[in-house]
This record gives sequence, structure tokens and C-alpha cells, in this order.
Amino acid sequence: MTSKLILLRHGESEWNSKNLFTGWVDVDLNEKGVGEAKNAAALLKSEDLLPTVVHTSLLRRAIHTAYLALDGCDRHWIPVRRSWRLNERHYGSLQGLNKAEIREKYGETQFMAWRRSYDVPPPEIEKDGEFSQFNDPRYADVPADERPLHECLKDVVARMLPYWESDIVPDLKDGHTVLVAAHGNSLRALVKHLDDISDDDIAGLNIPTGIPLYYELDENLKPVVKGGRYLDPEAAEAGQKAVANQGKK
Ligand SMILES: O=C(O)[C@@H](CO)OP(=O)(O)O
Repeated sequence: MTSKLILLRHGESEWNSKNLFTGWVDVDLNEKGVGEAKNAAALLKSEDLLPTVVHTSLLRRAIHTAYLALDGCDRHWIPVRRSWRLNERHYGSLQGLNKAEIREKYGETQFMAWRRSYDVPPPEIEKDGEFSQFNDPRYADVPADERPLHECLKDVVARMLPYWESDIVPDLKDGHTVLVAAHGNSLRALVKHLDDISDDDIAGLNIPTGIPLYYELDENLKPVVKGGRYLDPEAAEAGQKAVANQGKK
């Protein structure tokens, strides 16, 4: 028996369009992002891929996207589980800063190391800084020493995988069609795991906003088709290029 897993990065956010490092800052979708989330619903419906359970992060851009995508295919009523472990990568002291300005100031190599290297985290954020979430009540249950002040992708893999194993895998094994509505980098971490992508190669992988990525998984929860399948491959390719080029304008 195979399992059905749908990964959905949130639609474009207010800060995506302003080219700002976002991370754990809780910005909402912009108008385009709302449209993308509604379009994701149409894509799911057209393939009869109707989720029976949804997992989201604790950030409104993913929660809002999940709601719109489910509402649009009459699945607004399914069980929802949320975890900080699906949050975007914490971008440390870069949160709130402009990507093009950081690229200009530190140069392409450092900029790309912070954005896409597997194990170079950006500088830590001050706990009480303007864009810090250290004292946000939604993370009160996360032990203080596990609440990140910055993260590289390796750190995201380490905090996301326990949730994959403890909460998402059991739903897949129970026969659910699982929707995971999350973020560019938490989904890169999950795709790295699913497709067994090397630490070097993951640097080249970008996830577009708002386009469902469908994985059929075998009994060992390995993809039947490596890389899965975007429900709108053309739009996905254009979206991936746009993400890769962020900071260049
Ligand atoms: O700013 C961020 O939080 C992420 C996703 O939007 O950006 P990047 O693609 O540069 O990792």
C-alpha cells in the first residue's frame, strides 16, 4: 500500500514581496499569496487529492494558506495539528533585513552561505530584539534552551524530523492523505530527508510558494517517484527560479 503526502509552502507573504528575511516573524499572506492558496485548492480538487488531516507550523502565513486551501476543496473540517517544529528556519539577526542589501553589504558568497549552506547559521538574534520571538507566548512550551536564536538547515532537519516521526508518519501509516502546510526551509528539510539529498545538493533546491507538491510514498515511506510531482509543474519551475534569484534585485 502507498501513502499520500502533499507538501504546500505558504503563498507569497507581505515580506516575501518586500524581499525581507522573514524566518519566525509572523507576517501574513499578501493578496497574491491569498490567490495562490486558493489556487492550490483548485489544483488539489482537480486531482481529487483531498487531505484528511493537516499539519501546519505556528505561523499565520502557513495557517492561513492551509485554511484557504482546505476551505476551497471543502475540507475545512479535517483535524489540524500544529507544531513549532514545522516553522520556517529561524533567520537570527537577519530577520527583518532586506536580502538585496545584505547581499550588497556582505557579498554573494557570505549571503548564499547564510541562505543556502547546510551548516552555516546566520548570526544569533538578541533575545529581546525587535524581531525576536524568544518571549512569544506561543513558544512557552518549548524549553528555553531549545528555542532557537538562529538556525542553519541542519538545525531545522534536527528539530523537524522528530515531529515527522512522532506525528506525521503515524497519520500516513493510518492511511490518511496528509497535507503539510509549512515553509520554504522547513519543507526543504523534509524533502532532503524524503529524497535523501546530500548536504551539498540541497543548496540548489528551492520550493515555490503556493503550489502543492505531491509525494506517493511506498511502504517504507520512500518516494515512489523521486522529487515528487508539483501539481502545476510549469508554475513551480517559474516559482523556483524566482526564489533562487531573491536578493539579486
Ligand atoms: O526569508 C525567509 O524566511 C525565507 C523564506 O521566505 O527566505 P529564503 O528563501 O531566503 O531562505
